Amino acid sequence: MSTRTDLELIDLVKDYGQSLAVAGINLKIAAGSYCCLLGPSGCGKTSTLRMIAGHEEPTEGQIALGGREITHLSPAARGTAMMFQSYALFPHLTVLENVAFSARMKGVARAEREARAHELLQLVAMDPYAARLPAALSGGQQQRVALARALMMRPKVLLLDEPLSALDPFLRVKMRAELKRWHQSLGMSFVHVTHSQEEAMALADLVVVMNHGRIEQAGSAREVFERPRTEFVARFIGAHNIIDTPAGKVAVRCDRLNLVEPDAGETVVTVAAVEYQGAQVQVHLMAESAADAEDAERWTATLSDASFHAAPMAPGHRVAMRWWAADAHALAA
Ligand SMILES: Nc1ncnc2c1ncn2[C@@H]1O[C@H](COP(=O)(O)OP(=O)(O)OP(=O)(O)O)[C@@H](O)[C@H]1O
Repeated sequence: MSTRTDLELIDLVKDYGQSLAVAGINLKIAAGSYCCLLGPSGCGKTSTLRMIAGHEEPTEGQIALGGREITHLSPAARGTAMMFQSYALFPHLTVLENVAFSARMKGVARAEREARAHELLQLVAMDPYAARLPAALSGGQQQRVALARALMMRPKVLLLDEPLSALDPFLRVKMRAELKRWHQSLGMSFVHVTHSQEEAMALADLVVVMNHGRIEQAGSAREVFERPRTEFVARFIGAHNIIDTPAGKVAVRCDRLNLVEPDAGETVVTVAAVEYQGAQVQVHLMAESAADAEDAERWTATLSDASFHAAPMAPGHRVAMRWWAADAHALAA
């Protein structure tokens, strides 16, 4: 049910002239949710985020926050705050001054803005660094300060543009957990742009998969993973096989594909490669009928180590692929 602080995108279009970045999308993000806009480079996710932030004027359509239309309001007047990819901290201001900056611009008295800035720095465990300059902080620390700064004006929605992409893989996983914790403790909506399906799965209540300026599917991580609506979503989310059947294309999860000795009349595939990964084994398969191995259709069966070792397979083995009807999801054309 709609609540007063839902964020709504209505028939939103961004046409830059030479490219139609966002081709008319409709989306409702429930208050307090963690939404990830997910998709490949150029699919329109950053343009969407920038329109929500007020940094880009929509060509058509509307944006509403809490039932109030904000489409043409200035970035500071709409109840959103943006945390940029580069963090964009002012290099000549201390951590405390960076966090207090927007309140200073609004004319909030010094004592009041500094008290709030300290409070936010405590939230992100950066208060001991209040007097430092940004150059004397690590990437992860700068990100925490950028978050505190974005929260200064008490936004209803926090917008995050690829917030983890500048971090090394170890820090990325650590900061991912922090983002989730902050989201839970702040209770506001987060809209987070990413091209990493792993990041979206780990964080989002609502995963929005975009392609060519359109929404291919919006749902919980589990819905999107267990029931991809289109071939694009199944391939982008990964760990799925796309299989042509007489009834049309279906998606079958790699861990739900079973390999058996072929019976007469069954389609036979060939084991192309076997990758041992410890707890599981990836068995890569290709169509036996393929004339050219480069162009062959390929599938993968992810087997537990126990089931693989009970009946080991090697490249060149001929097997049949089977799956339970409930594990095959028809894909929209
Ligand atoms: N200012 C601009 N002027 C013209 N075209 C633009 C502009 N900004 C983006 N585009 C184009 O609009 C399309 C969508 O871009 P957008 O940045 O929204 O995608 P994205 O999904 O965020 O991609 P990335 O992950 O690479 O940032 C692309 O084709 C891009 O080239």
